[in-house]
Amino acid sequence: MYIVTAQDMRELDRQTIERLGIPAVALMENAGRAIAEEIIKLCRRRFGGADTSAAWTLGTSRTVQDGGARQPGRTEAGALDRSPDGGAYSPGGTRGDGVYGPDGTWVGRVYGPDGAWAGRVYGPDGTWGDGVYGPDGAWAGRVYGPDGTQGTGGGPGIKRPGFTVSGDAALTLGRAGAEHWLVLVGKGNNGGDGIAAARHLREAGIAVTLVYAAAPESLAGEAALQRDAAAAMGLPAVVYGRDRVDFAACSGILDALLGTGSAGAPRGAYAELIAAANGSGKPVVSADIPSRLDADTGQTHKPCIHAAVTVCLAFLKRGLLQYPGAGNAGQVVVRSIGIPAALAREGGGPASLLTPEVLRTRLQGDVSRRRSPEGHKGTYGHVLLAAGSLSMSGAGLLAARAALRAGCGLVTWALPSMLLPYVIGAAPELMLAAAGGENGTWSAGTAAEVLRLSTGRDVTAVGPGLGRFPGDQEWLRALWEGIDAPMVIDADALNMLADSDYSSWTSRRHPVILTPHPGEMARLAGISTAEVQRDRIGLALAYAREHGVTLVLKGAHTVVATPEGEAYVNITGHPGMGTGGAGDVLTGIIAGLLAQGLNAAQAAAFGVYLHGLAGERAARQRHDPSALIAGDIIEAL
Ligand SMILES: NC(=O)C1=CN([C@@H]2O[C@H](COP(=O)(O)OP(=O)(O)OC[C@H]3O[C@@H](n4cnc5c(N)ncnc54)[C@H](O)[C@@H]3O)[C@@H](O)[C@H]2O)[C@@H](O)CC1
Ligand SMILES: Nc1ncnc2c1ncn2[C@@H]1O[C@H](COP(=O)(O)OP(=O)(O)O)[C@@H](O)[C@H]1O
Ligand SMILES: [K+]
Repeated sequence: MYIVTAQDMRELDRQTIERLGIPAVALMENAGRAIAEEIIKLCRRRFGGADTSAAWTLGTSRTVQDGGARQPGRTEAGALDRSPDGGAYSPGGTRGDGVYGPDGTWVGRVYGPDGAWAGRVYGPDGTWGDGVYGPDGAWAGRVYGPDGTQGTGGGPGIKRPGFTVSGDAALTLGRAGAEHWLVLVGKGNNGGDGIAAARHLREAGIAVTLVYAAAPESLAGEAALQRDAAAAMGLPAVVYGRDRVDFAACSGILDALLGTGSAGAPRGAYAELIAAANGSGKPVVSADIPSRLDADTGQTHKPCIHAAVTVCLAFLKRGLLQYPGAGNAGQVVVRSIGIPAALAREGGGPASLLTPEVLRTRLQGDVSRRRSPEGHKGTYGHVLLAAGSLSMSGAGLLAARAALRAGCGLVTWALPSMLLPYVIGAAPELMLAAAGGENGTWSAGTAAEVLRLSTGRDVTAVGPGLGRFPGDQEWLRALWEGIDAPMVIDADALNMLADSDYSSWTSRRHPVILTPHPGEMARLAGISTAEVQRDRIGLALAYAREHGVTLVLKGAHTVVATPEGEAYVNITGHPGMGTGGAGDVLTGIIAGLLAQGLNAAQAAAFGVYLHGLAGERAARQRHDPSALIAGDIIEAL
């Protein structure tokens, strides 16, 4: 899934209209329809799936919200988690609101082991069976009767008729009469999207009122066309400031005030409408982005809409992934509006959301972690790790163990000789090498020994728990210039880099991966941590390109940027991973993957993805993310 800036979006929009000849209003129509469909889905969820025209597909979306590893509102393809409330479960455990027959039409409601109605459920052959089938006819899970036992259905012989007629289920809502949505309309194209959505909602039987932020006459182009169509349909409309707007009487609000064309703090009526919507207590669905979120950086102007759902149009906007904006967006749904992804690829390829598919296709990495039947420890690479000191030996141990768990064949951990007796046996799988002072600290003179140890090793990782020491910049320079293999640089080794003019060092033949957290990134870039967080994707891209490194900017939604100007944003993981040593584990994972032959971008991206996934799994095992410690992540790899 591509991630774009507002400027990218304008260019893609232009190309679709000019090169493909698709009229702008067609894109707006598609946008309006997609937004209306998502509002209808939201209404169904509010009914608890009891809407009779529900048209949900089993197991198509995942909301990570159970097992402690809570990620507010994140959904993605692929069913993994079991929903905590009753209902019909797919094999992956997500809950569907309905049951589908083999031809894809909705058949009935199914309830979980907590009792209640277990519905009519048909097998692919049309007989009433004991399972639940998805629209593609594949079995999707077992069905339980009111007593909690597995149902066997009505047995064979009850055939459903072979002839069915179905309608536009995605734009139908059985209990539409209970809904009244206010559509807040700005005067740009975002407002036009909102009006188009309002027409579809009205068609679904949902009452809508358009609330114009500016005089309707000020709308232009496609938005004006939408205004006229809505008026011709007799959609009720009020103008904010002139007419009364009753937020208390509505059941939901569509925010179509400001999109990617807006700038600065919301002005006048816009600010008042945003504040009123936020204060209404009603669910807000945002068209494209929450109004006055910066689409590129994720910065929020005051006030900024707090959405329950954001229906992002065409491609994911950068700002929806970066905090604080990501916290305003609620559940983000990206809907296609007819702009071909090929156009985005042509433009050099913007950033991507890090998914298994992107890892496989865009990064062309083997994410199977498969072992060759004839493989041996030599097949999977050897990591040299220079890490740990008297007060931070654990950092080295965590990184070393994580590299092994990531699947590399061998790990040699170089550390100050004084510590050797204490770490012997801590992880019997490791090889240990003395490369430091008797007092448990590193010294400039150890560079020669690390260089010697690196010979024949597939990757060298430096930094976790290293500490600072006199001459450390020259120490790192010697490794940078002398190690003939990829390097991962983390923690204090990043601070050494930050204090050096490393662009003047001899350039390396092999790649370097830097893994800073925002504080370390601030030192590297010579700016404040707040500035780093202001536009993480933009900064990571610029830094990686300028310095010719692969950069892993850690923190919520870690960004991986390559020297070639690609960026990947990860959404696995959770705030429970903000715990000492979690970053050391990541360094070990990335080094372990590099050793197995992944290139720098693949190892960094797959490492970050796996690290987050393991963090989620570990939190589930602990039943509480806040109880997570770094070692748990290693065990969950
Ligand atoms: N491919 C695309 O780019 C498509 C974009 N569409 C929609 O169009 C939106 C972008 O439309 P526009 O470029 O017209 O821009 P917007 O609709 O985001 O806003 C521009 C309007 O808001 C006003 N404005 C800007 N900043 C303001 C502020 N701080 N306070 C108050 N008013 C402000 C401007 O004067 C202008 O009239 C997207 O977010 C999306 O919703 C869709 O129509 C479909 C196609
Ligand atoms: N809110 C969060 N969501 C997802 N991942 C997080 C979050 N907070 C921290 N992490 C991850 O945990 C790790 C912490 O690394 P770091 O700050 O270097 O810790 P340490 O130096 O103690 O090892 C990083 O990989 C980071 O991305
Ligand atoms: K909006």
